[in-house]
Amino acid sequence: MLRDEITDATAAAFAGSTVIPDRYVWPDETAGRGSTVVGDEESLKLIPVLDMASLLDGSPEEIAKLGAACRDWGFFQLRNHGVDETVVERVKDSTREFFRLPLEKKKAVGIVKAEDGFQGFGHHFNTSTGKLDWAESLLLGTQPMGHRNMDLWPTELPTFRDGVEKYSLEMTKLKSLLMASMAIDLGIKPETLLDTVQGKIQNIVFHHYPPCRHNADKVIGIPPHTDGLFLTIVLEVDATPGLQVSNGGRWFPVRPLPGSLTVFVGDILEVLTNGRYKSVEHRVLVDAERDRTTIATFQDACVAGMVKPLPELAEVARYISIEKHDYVHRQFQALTERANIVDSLKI
Ligand SMILES: O=C(O)CCC(=O)C(=O)O
Ligand SMILES: [Fe+2]
Repeated sequence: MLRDEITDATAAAFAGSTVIPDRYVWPDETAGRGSTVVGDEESLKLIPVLDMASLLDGSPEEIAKLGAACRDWGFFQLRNHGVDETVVERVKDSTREFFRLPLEKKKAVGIVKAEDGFQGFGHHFNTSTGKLDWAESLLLGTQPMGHRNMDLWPTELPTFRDGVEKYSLEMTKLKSLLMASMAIDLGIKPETLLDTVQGKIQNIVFHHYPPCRHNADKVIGIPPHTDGLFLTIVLEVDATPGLQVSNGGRWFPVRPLPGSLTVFVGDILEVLTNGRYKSVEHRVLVDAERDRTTIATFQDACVAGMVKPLPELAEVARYISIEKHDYVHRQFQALTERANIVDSLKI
């Protein structure tokens, strides 16, 4: 079982029991507690923040900043993102409403196995440690149409479906605009990069990390991981901190920046760019007092059915070429074993 259901006992623990069930208590090592956490002030000074309006203007300084963020961090915060504010507010409202539903209503759209993994409401991936994340999530395939399982799109809430549909289209647009700027930085034709995502899958995952009043330092929202697809764009529904990114062996707390989005380089983007861009390890800690709710949009990509460096960027290929199908298989394996898939592809 790669994903667990949210049970009544889980819901009771999330709701504030003083005793944390053992499956939610993570060893320090797998939770990444062994590494230094950088202070808020230093983190704020160093974490890259980009301006979408300047990228769209073609500002060479901003494009250089984007390149540096993708190379040195594999991550950035994005302000002036240009996504329709009404669409953002509506998808945030729908997400809050969904997680407020009684458990049995959420379980009506519970996890089901899909051709390429899982969709629906439940826990994150369950790894070989057997431990569970302190979070409930709803994973929906959103693009292309054939990837959707409409049985899992809640009908309980009148605006949910329309809100997610519109947000999904906005994310498709924004991803393409970001890729056009990345292509300039990489010195390749925009179409070369855009072709890799054409018709590929987009998933949207809604996460809710309940507060953990008594033992927030024993549980984990999401353990250290890199994102397995091409690019991830995260919208924070509230201003609760918790996200940390790894750089130089230290954890940098990412302060929520109202009105911004957070962008992660995924493993496939690292491979496609032949290692110029780096996928970033990150984790989510749980707050003792406040809920954290986020909406993560994942974009998939491949090069003519393969995960491999783009020929334009591979004078000397630093990663093996692998069929997309085999990549997905390896990725499940890596997730289960908590191994790093990108390392296993390096030549
Ligand atoms: O909720 C967040 O801030 C990050 C989510 C995330 O890392 C993921 O879904 O892979
Ligand atoms: Fe992630």
